Amino acid sequence: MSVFTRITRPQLDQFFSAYTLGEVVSFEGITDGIDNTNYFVTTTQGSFVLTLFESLTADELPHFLKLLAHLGENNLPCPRPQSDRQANSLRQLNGKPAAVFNRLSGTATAIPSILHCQEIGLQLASLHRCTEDYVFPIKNGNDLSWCKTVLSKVGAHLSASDRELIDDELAFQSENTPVNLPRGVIHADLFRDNVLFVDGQLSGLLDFYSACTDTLLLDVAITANDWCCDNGTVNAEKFTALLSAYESLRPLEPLEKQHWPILLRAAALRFWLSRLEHQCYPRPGEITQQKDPLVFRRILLQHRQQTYLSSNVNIFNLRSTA
Ligand SMILES: Nc1ncnc2c1ncn2[C@@H]1O[C@H](COP(=O)(O)OP(=O)(O)O)[C@@H](O)[C@H]1O
Ligand SMILES: N[C@@H](CCOP(=O)(O)O)C(=O)O
Repeated sequence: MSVFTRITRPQLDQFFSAYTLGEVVSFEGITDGIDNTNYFVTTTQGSFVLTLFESLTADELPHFLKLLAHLGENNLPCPRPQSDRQANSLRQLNGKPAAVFNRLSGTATAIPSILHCQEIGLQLASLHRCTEDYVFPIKNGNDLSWCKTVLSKVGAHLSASDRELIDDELAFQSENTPVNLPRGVIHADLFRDNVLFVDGQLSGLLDFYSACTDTLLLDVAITANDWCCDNGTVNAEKFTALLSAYESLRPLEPLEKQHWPILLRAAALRFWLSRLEHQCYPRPGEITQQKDPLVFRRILLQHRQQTYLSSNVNIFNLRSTA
């Protein structure tokens, strides 16, 4: 986050007394993240993360907590929801739904190497594979119709040429909506700041609160756009590394390979728009983070023009084509 909701030590002591996780020793607000309020909490028994959910409702949250528990059972390094004495993993604190998770070790990497890209490609494929038969009844809230709504909100703040560019991309995406591509549980926001590493080894996948059921390839595109672009410039070698690693566990179908350039554009558009929305309508918070929308404008333009195809390696360097 950002700390949107402040908590006091007496509130925390009382909250933790409902668990068997020891007594609170110290706590501090976490500055990273964008949606929820998070605190690191150290107790006499270990290190935890307390999350106060700022927008997901108490109806929606059990689906996410159940998904995290499922991923943990399948050995994915995700935060595990902790249960209170009554076996509840979701409680209330300061009027907000709240949950406690084990604290994962590691730090996020700001500038991923080829090896980091391979690691994340493998983990994303593992995530998609271990949820193959998992029913997750959450729709993608950031779909094409959401993109149109955001454009109507931010349009007045944009230059005429940017509005035209987004309109044109929206028209292209509407005409090329993927059908019959494999679907399943997608993380939908597997950016560098949601992944932890210890000595080059991936140690944590965080922030599953955008997860939904959608096209698996969209998840690959969202992930690759963040990990494989250096400050908005496509790094073709990194794209190839991530995709090859992903395909070593879940080979893409011919139809997915055809749609790859389209979904890279869809993913870039989605995050350009959400960053514009956060820029135009910042949320109140004690510590807030602004992410640069122009990075995704640059990525989208490169995918539209495929400028990187002139390099020796191209990001469509797939093993076979349809
Ligand atoms: N279980 C965890 N273990 C370690 N760090 C965590 C954990 N959960 C959250 N964090 C830290 O908190 C930050 C924000 O968490 P995140 O879930 O991304 O928040 P938001 O939903 O607000 O975007 C992360 O970048 C990470 O530094
Ligand atoms: N990873 C995103 C931030 C999360 O996006 P949201 O719109 O789902 O809150 C970014 O870097 O823009």
